[in-house]
This record gives sequence, C-alpha cells and structure tokens, in this order.
Amino acid sequence: MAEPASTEIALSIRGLTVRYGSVTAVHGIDLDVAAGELLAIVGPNGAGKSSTLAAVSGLVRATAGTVTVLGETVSGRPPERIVRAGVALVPEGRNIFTSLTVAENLALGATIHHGKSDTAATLERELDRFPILRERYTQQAGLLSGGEQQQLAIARALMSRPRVLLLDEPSLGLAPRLVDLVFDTVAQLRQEGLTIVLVEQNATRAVELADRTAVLRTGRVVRIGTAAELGGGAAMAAEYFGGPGDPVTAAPGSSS
Ligand SMILES: Nc1ncnc2c1ncn2[C@@H]1O[C@H](COP(=O)(O)OP(=O)(O)OP(=O)(O)O)[C@@H](O)[C@H]1O
Repeated sequence: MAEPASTEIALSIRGLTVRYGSVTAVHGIDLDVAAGELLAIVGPNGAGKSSTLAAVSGLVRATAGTVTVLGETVSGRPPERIVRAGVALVPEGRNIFTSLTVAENLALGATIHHGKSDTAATLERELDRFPILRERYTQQAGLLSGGEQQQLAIARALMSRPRVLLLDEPSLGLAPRLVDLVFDTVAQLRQEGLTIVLVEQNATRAVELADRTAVLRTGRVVRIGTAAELGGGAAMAAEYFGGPGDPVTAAPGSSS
C-alpha cells in the first residue's frame, strides 16, 4: 500500500466501520492523509465513500474505529467539536440554506470563533476566490445556479478555516465548464497547502489531480496509490468501473 509522501499525518483513520442497522457500509478501513496532501476517494455507487466522510466529520456515528486529526482523536465527538479540531465537510448535495442569503450562509460557516478581524479577513479571501459570491452577496442562496451553490458550499466550509477539507462529490450534476471550475478550485486549495479528501465520481480527473487515490469497493479500500501506481486515471477507471468513469456529458438536470 502506498504511504503518503510527507511524514506529518493530518488525518488518520484506523479500523473505521460504519453500520446502518444490518447494512455495513464501511468495513474497518485504514487511511492516512499527509499534511498538504490531496487524497481522492473513488469507487462505485454504494462503496461507502460518503459514509466515510460522514463518519470522519461526526455526522454519522462510527460503529468502530478511530479518527485522528493533527494528532487529536476526534472520533465520538459531536460534529461542531470536529469542526473546531479543523475538519470541514462540503456535503454531497451542498446543503445550502436556500431561504437564507449568501451572506447568511457564509456566516453560518464562521461559527467557530477566530476573532472578528480574522473572520472578516477570511470572508474577504473567500469572496476574492469566488467573485460571483461577492456579486450575489445579499441575494437569497436559492436563486443561485447549481454551480454557484457549489461555490457557496465550498466557501462556507472554508469560513471555518479548516486544516482538513472533505469534499463529497463536488462536481456532481454540474455542466463541464463548472466541473472545470470545481477542479481548479480544488487544485488552488491544495496549492495553498490545505489537506484535502476528495470523493469524486469523475474518477479519471480525480486520480490525475490527486497525490494519491484510494479505490473503495463494498466498504473496503481495494487499491491506493499515485496515478502512476494505479496505471493512470483512465486505465484505473476502466479497470474498476468498466469505462472511463467520467460522466463526460453532465447528468440530466445539470446546471449551467
Ligand atoms: N442512512 C442510511 N441508512 C441505511 N443505509 C445507508 C444509509 N446511508 C448509506 N447507506 C447504505 O450504505 C452503503 C454505502 O453508502 P454510501 O452513500 O456511503 O456510498 P457511496 O460510495 O458514497 O455511494 P454514492 O456514490 O452512491 O453516493 C450503501 O449500501 C447505502 O445504501
């Protein structure tokens, strides 16, 4: 199994198991993510990708296992304490509060107290990163397009100034131009030194962008490595998904 390149481990997952009644979604997985690393997690529907992220962020209680963030054990803690420890999740489906304004959604991401001036500086940084959010700052979030809502969801997560960012299918349902924007944003965040776990259905692109990729299948890590170790993004996607693994054309109902 490929080890992360750097020795400082930002996120360590040991023996993580998630059960929903009689369904075991995650079977005792181990994963280490080095500080500043971008780890992609890919795999077919139902492989346990979302359950893994939900358990790390405390939204779902793990049945067994330990999650450590920057040396601090966070498993078993409530979600807000895990945010405080430095973990932010951009959930699948974005979970934007559509009846609130863009400004109010962003303020909800800043509930971890870093001091007023720091919060203002973080807000400015994110509004610079996503200029459309500055333009739409006072508008109701429900009026934003799907791509704009995804930017809002990422910006909201970044308002807590996380050390580890978890992204669950951020490109899902977006038109190709907006998929590019999401991938560019992830690349930029990684350049800034953020530790990132990216769950993606766009397997080829995820493998090619990530430092390493873990392939999950029926709740188990069946492969992990760099793009080269996995034989390249397209080859890996073909082997594990029987095709390119990329919804080249956006799903029906995708937004522009
Ligand atoms: N709240 C829940 N209650 C019961 N079963 C669930 C629940 N959430 C997920 N599961 C089941 O757990 C398994 C793993 O689901 P999970 O959503 O983690 O997979 P995934 O890899 O993220 O899939 P997808 O790509 O479809 O989002 C599936 O069999 C799913 O049906």
